[in-house]
Formats: sequence, C-alpha cells, structure tokens
Amino acid sequence: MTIRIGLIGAGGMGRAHLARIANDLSGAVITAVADINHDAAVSAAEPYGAKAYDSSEALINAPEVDAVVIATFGKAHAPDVIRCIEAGKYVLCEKPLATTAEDCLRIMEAERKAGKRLVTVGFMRRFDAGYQEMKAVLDSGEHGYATLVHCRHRNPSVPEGYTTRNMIDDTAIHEIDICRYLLGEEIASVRIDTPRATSRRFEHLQDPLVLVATTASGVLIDDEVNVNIQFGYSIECELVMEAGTVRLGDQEKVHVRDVHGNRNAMCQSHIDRFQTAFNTEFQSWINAVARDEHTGSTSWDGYAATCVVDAALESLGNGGREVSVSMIDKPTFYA
Ligand SMILES: NC(=O)C1=CN([C@@H]2O[C@H](COP(=O)(O)OP(=O)(O)OC[C@H]3O[C@@H](n4cnc5c(N)ncnc54)[C@H](O)[C@@H]3O)[C@@H](O)[C@H]2O)C=CC1
Ligand SMILES: O=C1[C@@H](O)[C@H](O)[C@@H](O)[C@H](O)[C@H]1O
Repeated sequence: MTIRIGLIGAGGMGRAHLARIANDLSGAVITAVADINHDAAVSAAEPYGAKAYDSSEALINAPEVDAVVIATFGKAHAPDVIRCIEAGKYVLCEKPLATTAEDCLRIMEAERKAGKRLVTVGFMRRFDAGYQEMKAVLDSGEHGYATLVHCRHRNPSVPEGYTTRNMIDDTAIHEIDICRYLLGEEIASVRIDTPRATSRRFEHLQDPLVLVATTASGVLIDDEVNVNIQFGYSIECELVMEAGTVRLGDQEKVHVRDVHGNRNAMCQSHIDRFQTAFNTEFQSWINAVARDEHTGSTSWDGYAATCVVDAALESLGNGGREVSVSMIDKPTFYA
C-alpha cells in the first residue's frame, strides 16, 4: 500500500520532509501541499506533481490525502491537528505539538473521542541511534539507576526574530522530550539560570541560558542552551548512572586525522546532524500508517513537554526561581 501524504507548511522543514519522502524513503508519495503563502505551496508541490492548496482545511479533507505532515509555525499547529483527528487521518506534527497546554489538552480530548491515537509529534531525536543506544544501556540495569543528565544544545547562530522564549519552547524542548524518553519519567520542577551573555548575540537575547530540571525520582538535568556558538551545530548528552556513564558520540560525521589534528567534521544544522534520525522517524511513521498503527511520541508527550516549557518560562520571568511543573494525571488512553 502506498501512503498518499499531504504537507501543510512549505517552509524549511516542510521542504526537507518532502525531499526525504520522495528521494530517501519508500512506501509513500506526496499528493498535496498547502501553505498560506500561495507561491510557496505551488513551488513546493510542483516537483512532485502534487496539488497545491491555500487552505490547510481543504488539504486535510482532500480525497487524495491519506495522512498529513504539519510543518507550519508552532502557533498554527493545534487547529490543523484537531482537523486531522476529526477526519480520521494520521498526522505527523512537527514540534511543538502546540504552544499552550490548553491546546494540547484539546488535541488529547479529540483523540480520545476518535478512540484512536492518530498524532505523532516530530521529536525526531527518539529515532537517533545514539540516543537509542543510551536508553538501551540505562534500561539494561547493568550500571544501576540514573542520577544526572548533562545536555548541551549549541547552534551556530539564530535569526534576529528568534527570541529568548524560543530558546526554551523551540530549542530546549528537544532536551525536555529526550530526557523524558531516556529516563521514562516526568519532569517535576524546573528553573532557568542566566549566565554572562555572549557578545555574539542580538541585544534582545539572553544567550546562553541553562535549564535545570528535576524529575519525579530526583534525577537532575542540566541543559546548556547556547544558540550563537559560531563554530557549528553541537548536541551533547551524558547520562550518569550509579556505576557508569553513557554519552552521545560527538557528531554523526566521519573522523579526520591530518596535519591539522585529529577531529570530526562539524555539523552546521539540525538537517545534517539529525538527517538519519529524521529519515528513520518518517520511514517508521509511513510503515505504521500502512499498518493502521500509531508510532513515535504521542499527544501526551507533546502535552508533557509543553507543561515543562510553561514552567521554565515562568522561572525565566521570576528571576530564575524553581517552578513546579503542573500537569493532569496521564490518561489510561496514553498508558
Ligand atoms: N525537528 C526539528 O529539529 C525542527 C523542527 N522545526 C519545526 O518545524 C516547524 C516549521 O519550521 P520551519 O520550517 O523552520 O518554519 P518556516 O518559517 O520555514 O516555514 C513555515 C511555513 O508554514 C507556513 N504557514 C504558517 N502558518 C500556516 C498555516 N496556518 N497554514 C498553512 N501554512 C502556514 C508559512 O507560510 C511557511 O511557509 C516548526 O514547528 C518548527 O518548530 C523547525 C526546525 C527544526
Ligand atoms: O528544532 C529546531 C529548531 O526549531 C531550533 O530553533 C533549533 O535550536 C534546534 O536545534 C532545531 O532542532
């Protein structure tokens, strides 16, 4: 069975996803593209012989669309995710699932009514081989339980429109999700530390910052978010257990040894660092849709991450005091 995919949001991520579906993956074709920018929809659809739409609603209900990928701005996600659920179509929505906990709750309620998990959130790191190996080492139990996680999320630079809020709801949200995934438990409280700012930032930005979180069992997570580091895209993670540590390999790149030294080539963006993870995430989603099954992170994961983001933003606004994460009990639907 070939899955006919409609994409909403023909920007940077949307186009990268179209290219991977058409060139790297199997079992799916692109049949429709929607964007509020008509020219963007037309130019993205044309190479794939897909139909261009100005309205996401029309695309979701189009007969030539079996499943939907959403890659619009975070604020626009919730209404389209709910429309997909109401149309009974599987949807892979880029992170964040929504920008408010209330919208995430509305999405979960729509799924519960539909009686079926239809939503996958684009937390692609769950499909990265390094993070999966780290989880396997922890879950083996050989080294005892986890006590600490040290994370670093460094981007070479960000555009002027990117805000300090985005350092949490757009960037640190990846560590929030991956730590929940690795540890298999919720984050209970969070605070934001604000060290000396780099001069290489736009004036309005508090860069770097450190998100410090504590899980329900007391594991301490520190996440350095540093988005104007200049030299490249560098994602690090070390999990400390009672009798051992496990950390991500440096980069998903070859190792070079020459007269200048012994080094890895440096990734420059999420596209090259997580190319394989994105492909694995999308291939497993396509395969699952063909089997009429859910895969990957759920709406609950999107909700839980948003609740941690909300608490972190409150800490940022209150001078860095610790804030408890407030969330509903996990519904059995997502158990
Ligand atoms: N997983 C990852 O590592 C990454 C995920 N993202 C996520 O992907 C999503 C898109 O990000 P980018 O592609 O960088 O943004 P972008 O700004 O390049 O593209 C967004 C596109 O969505 C369109 N759009 C906005 N609202 C719309 C609506 N209501 N209906 C139809 N089209 C609409 C815009 O016209 C634009 O073409 C965001 O949720 C972002 O957080 C972005 C970068 C990396
Ligand atoms: O999701 C992403 C972007 O939206 C975000 O702006 C970057 O900081 C992240 O590294 C990238 O993975």
